[in-house]
Amino acid sequence: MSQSESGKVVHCVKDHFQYAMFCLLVLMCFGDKLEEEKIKQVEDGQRRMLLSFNRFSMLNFWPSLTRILFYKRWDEFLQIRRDQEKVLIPLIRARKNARIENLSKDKDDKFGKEEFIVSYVDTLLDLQLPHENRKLEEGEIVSLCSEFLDGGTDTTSTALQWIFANLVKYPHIQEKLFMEIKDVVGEEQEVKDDHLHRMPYLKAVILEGLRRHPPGHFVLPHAVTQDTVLDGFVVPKNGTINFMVAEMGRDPNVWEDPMAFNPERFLNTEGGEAFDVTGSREIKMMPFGVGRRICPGYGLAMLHLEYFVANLVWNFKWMAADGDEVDLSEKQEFTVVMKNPLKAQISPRLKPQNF
Ligand code: HEM
Repeated sequence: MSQSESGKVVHCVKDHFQYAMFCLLVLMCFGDKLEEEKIKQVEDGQRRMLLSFNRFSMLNFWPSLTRILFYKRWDEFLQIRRDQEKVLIPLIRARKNARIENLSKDKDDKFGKEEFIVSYVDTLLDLQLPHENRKLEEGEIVSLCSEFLDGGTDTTSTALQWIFANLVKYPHIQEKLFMEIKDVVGEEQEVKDDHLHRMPYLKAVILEGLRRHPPGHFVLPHAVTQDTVLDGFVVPKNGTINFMVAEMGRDPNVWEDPMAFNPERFLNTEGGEAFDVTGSREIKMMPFGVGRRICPGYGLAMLHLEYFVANLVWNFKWMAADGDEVDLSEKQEFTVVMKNPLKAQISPRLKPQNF
């Protein structure tokens, strides 16, 4: 938080968005509301691993050789992994015990029994690997939880920040969105899941955010399964390929005035089928990838984006800081983020006594 020239409070929202997404994913992963201290420990382990991601990636290249040539880097990697396990394994075991306890409670005792919400770890504990006829080991569960937390935090919080940057830069879009929410939600303070399905403009704003500012400008590396000719070039079997996600969404042959932020382009005025972000009919953009390796979290990500954008616009008015132009320049971090993070004046829209 800081103050603008006129003394108004200005919020730099980047870290708040990131922390909110992380806490939500930790809750979904382990099923319990953890103490802030514990969440910080989980976050610290994830950050340390992510920050060294590029330095550690090369250890995959030829492990028997890199183990000798880069032994210090291996030691560092193994230490971070051990620290991560030290934090995550007790949470996984606690979940195992909680499930046993819940099962042993009298099934007919409806009043004594607390509602047990299935978490990501629960699904992993139940999983039976069909080809190997075994359950997952603890180390494998740690890796999958780690992937879940990393895959969903920076991607969604970055998308959220880009969308709000545009809502601040273009107040008429924010106002139109607010009016749509008002029509659907009426007097309620919270926009709920079932409201979201009746908000086509909200969906259009989010799709436009993902088209214009995809959090990843490339997908994960893929490999061709056989020698393949692409545009006259031969890619040999197992050769790595990737896709220029950002360029696709900004292609002037596909999109009219592609650099403009114009959610209307996603509004289905002729009553045809809604835009398909998974690319199963045609591929005009692919912020989540497409096909067999499409992001497994895309449905969840769309839900989180719709829920957060709708509630944050319904409850607060977002304005540019005095004399501050929202700058849409980009910078590559784990995702492609705002080079100058969004700063906004945020004021409550609805007075509590209205509810
Ligand atoms: C706006 C948010 C998100 C965006 C833009 C996004 C984008 C992507 C992309 C482009 C890929 C690579 C696809 C490919 O290689 O073809 C990917 C993979 C992945 N995503 Fe997401 N993602 C988002 C949110 C999430 C969430 C919420 C989760 C889970 C909680 C998640 C988990 C994963 C995982 C585990 C992979 C790796 C899948 C694999 O190895 O095949 N993502 N995501």
